[in-house]
Amino acid sequence: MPFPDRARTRGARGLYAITPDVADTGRLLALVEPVLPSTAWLQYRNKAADAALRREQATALLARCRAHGVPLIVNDDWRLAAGCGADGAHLGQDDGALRDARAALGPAAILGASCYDSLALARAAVAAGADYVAFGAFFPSATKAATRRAGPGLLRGAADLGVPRVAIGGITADNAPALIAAGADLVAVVNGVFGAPDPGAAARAFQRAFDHAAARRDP
Ligand SMILES: Cc1ncc(COP(=O)(O)OP(=O)(O)O)c(N)n1
Ligand SMILES: Cc1nc(C(=O)O)sc1CCOP(=O)(O)O
Ligand SMILES: [Mg+2]
Repeated sequence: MPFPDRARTRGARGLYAITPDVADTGRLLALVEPVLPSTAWLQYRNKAADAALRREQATALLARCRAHGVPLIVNDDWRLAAGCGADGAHLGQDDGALRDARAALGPAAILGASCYDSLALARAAVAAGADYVAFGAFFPSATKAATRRAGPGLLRGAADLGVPRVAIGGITADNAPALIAAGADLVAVVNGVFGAPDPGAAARAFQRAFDHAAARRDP
């Protein structure tokens, strides 16, 4: 298994926008476009599409992400990530082994792991080659009825893992500052961005939350 080259994730910070389930690819691209200037990463997540539509949408998003220099991470399916040339994959507990994804995608791919409310899962994920660890859900989510609840102490406890810590679940620009203060390097968001009347403005509000936190840290 190639050892992960974590150069691309070192210092990663900001919004990690995740796409909503949208069947029309043109509409999906129109939703995502205004968000791209203000997001650190984009995740393609569609739990309703069939394999052909997911391939079409991942490929179309990748072209827009490349134009903005934003890494595209594919949810659930490292084979799709490999097939369309995306920058990485995000795997939950039922989405296959990180080691298999790393072997297929190579050392430069960005591999993320869902760790829910568990520091032990996070340690195991890093040992298996994850480039970032995600904890959640921090708040009730309109997107997914998450059964496990994470608290800010988990973000503090993961400080020594040496990889970016991602927070997910019901995050808005209003509740993000507390998570950033607790150590979240990225906040992963579906509804707080794409459910907003103006997704571009919502993405900018997240960016401001990170800017304010940095200004408080290094005045
Ligand atoms: C950044 C990030 N964190 C967590 C998840 C959730 O992954 P998973 O538990 O596999 O659930 P689904 O997203 O597949 O419903 C994620 N996608 N992204
Ligand atoms: C996909 C997902 N995973 C979660 C976890 O806790 O692992 S919460 C979640 C939904 C995130 O969407 P929203 O920003 O709309 O709440
Ligand atoms: Mg999954």
